[in-house]
Order: sequence, then C-alpha cells, then structure tokens
Amino acid sequence: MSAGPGITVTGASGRMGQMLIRTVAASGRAHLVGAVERPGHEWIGKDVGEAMGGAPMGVTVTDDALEAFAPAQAVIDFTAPAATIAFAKLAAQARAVHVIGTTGFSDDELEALVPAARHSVQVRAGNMSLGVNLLTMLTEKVAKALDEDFDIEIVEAHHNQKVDAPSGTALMLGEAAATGRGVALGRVADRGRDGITGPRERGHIGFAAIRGGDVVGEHDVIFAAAGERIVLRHIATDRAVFARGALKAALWGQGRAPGAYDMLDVLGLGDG
Ligand SMILES: NC(=O)c1ccc[n+]([C@@H]2O[C@H](COP(=O)([O-])OP(=O)(O)OC[C@H]3O[C@@H](n4cnc5c(N)ncnc54)[C@H](O)[C@@H]3O)[C@@H](O)[C@H]2O)c1
Ligand SMILES: O=C(O)C1=N[C@H](C(=O)O)CCC1
Repeated sequence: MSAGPGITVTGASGRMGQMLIRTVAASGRAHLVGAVERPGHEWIGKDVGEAMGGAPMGVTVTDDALEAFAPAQAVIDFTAPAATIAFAKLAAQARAVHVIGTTGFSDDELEALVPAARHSVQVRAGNMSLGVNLLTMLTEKVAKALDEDFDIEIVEAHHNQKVDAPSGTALMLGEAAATGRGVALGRVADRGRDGITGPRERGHIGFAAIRGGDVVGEHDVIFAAAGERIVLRHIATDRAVFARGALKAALWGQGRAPGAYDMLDVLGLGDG
C-alpha cells in the first residue's frame, strides 16, 4: 500500500526535478505517481528511476501532463514560467495541489496564474527553504526598524546555468524590505547598475546578481549606513532544502480551500 498523497513532478530531469523525485520517494509520506518532461526530451518513455541512473520506480516519464496529473493529489513544479502557466490550468482541472517553485515570472505571467487558484490550492514561493522564509520575516522587521539612512542592497549568487535574475529569492527579500518600509517595491527597485549611474537614490532597494560554477544559492540583505552595516545572510548548500519545503507544501495543501498560498502559510509564519 502506497503512503500518503500521489505526487507528480514536472521537469523531472532538471536539477530540482531529480531532487524532488528522490525526496518524495524517500519520504514515506507521499508517493510518486507521475513524471513530466518537455516534448522531445530524451527521458520520455523511460522509467524515471532508470533515467536518473538508479533502480526502476515504476513511473514512466511522459510529455502528456494531463495524463500524469490525473492520478495525482499534488503536482510539484520547478520548470519555467510558460510551462508553469499551462500546468496551473491542468492542475486546477485535476483538482491537484499545485506547488510552484518556478521563478522568473513577469507581472503578466503572474497574473496568468490567478484564475487556476480559484479552483485549486496553489502554493508558490521563489524559495521553499525554511531558512529563507524566516529571513524574509527578519528582513521586514529590520527594514521597519531602520529609516532611509540605511541603504538596502540585496546581493545574490547562483550557479552558471540559472536563467533568471534577480533570483526569485532576492525578489521575495526585496518585497519583504519594501513592506517593512511601507513602500511598493516596483517604485524603488534598482535592478542592475551600469555606467554613469549617478549617486545612489535614497530609499531605493538595490539588487546585484553573481553567476558562477555550482553555487546552489546565496543571499545577503545589506543595510548600509554611515559608519555601520547590518548583513542578513542565507546560504543554501544542498537543493534538498527546497525539495523538503515543496513536499511539505504538497502535504499541507491536502484538503485546503482553493486559493493562492505561500510558504509562510505552509510554515505557519504568516500574518499575526
Ligand atoms: N522556489 C525554490 O525553492 C527554487 C529552488 C530551486 C530552483 N527554483 C526554480 O526552479 C526552476 C527550475 O530550476 P532547475 O535548476 O531545476 O532548472 P533545470 O533547467 O535544471 O530544470 C528545469 C526542467 O524543466 C523542464 N521543462 C521546461 N519546460 C517544460 C515543459 N513545458 N514541460 C515539462 N518540463 C519542462 C526542463 O526540460 C528541465 O528539465 C527555476 O525557475 C529555478 O529558479 C526554485
Ligand atoms: O537554482 C536556482 O535557480 C534557484 N532558484 C531560486 C531563486 O530564483 O531564488 C531559489 C534558489 C535556487
């Protein structure tokens, strides 16, 4: 007898896809029922365990997401914005909890996720680790306590295959800092400086991105004033922290009312 809810993982061959499949299989609290890859991918039609270089898992990789979502109570999705928008509709159709780890959405793409959340539980976060979600709370508190004499800068580092910048985590931290300051991030964000930029604008929140090697994910929130500096830092050394958070979200979402949620809801760290 298989334990817990059935889970389908999209982007099965990806860095996070493989970590998620291993995490679900080892959890004893859920079981894998589907694995999805993009059309034309070499893993299509193969057993996902064998494709990962291990023992068979009895789940064949497919490009037919509708078919793979049908037996699932949750879909864990770390792919790309266009794919995630399509998967949101299909997850809603299947009434499966949709856990979204994908980052790099434009505002319009985020808007496109909204209708599906009326019919299914959607949990989305640019970072699913406990540490980063705690850090967003600390960032908001510190930003609230300090005035604009403290310049806020967010510096992130990731591996050389990451396609979006700033990272989803950096944007979460920026939102938290802006909330603490009582401003809209869109009005104060400096997302990349180059050339003769002039002096730093007071009250702005700056972002800087480093890309190199195999860095899993590092984020600093810097509060810099004349004569002193506070640095809040999170370093991820293992993608398992994201996968564990995603599985927690998939389990938490079972039986919840449809709607859009984040990891603060899942971790019980939300408002109040
Ligand atoms: N929220 C978090 O905690 C967190 C953590 C790590 C990564 N991420 C994000 O997750 C995403 C994936 O990261 P990654 O490092 O695993 O990338 P990756 O490139 O290794 O994997 C992405 C996978 O998605 C697949 N894919 C793309 N389009 C698809 C489609 N239409 N159908 C099915 N599969 C499709 C690709 O073939 C690939 O295997 C990125 O947006 C990244 O920023 C989020
Ligand atoms: O490897 C990635 O890509 C990561 N993406 C997330 C982000 O954009 O913040 C989380 C950290 C790893």
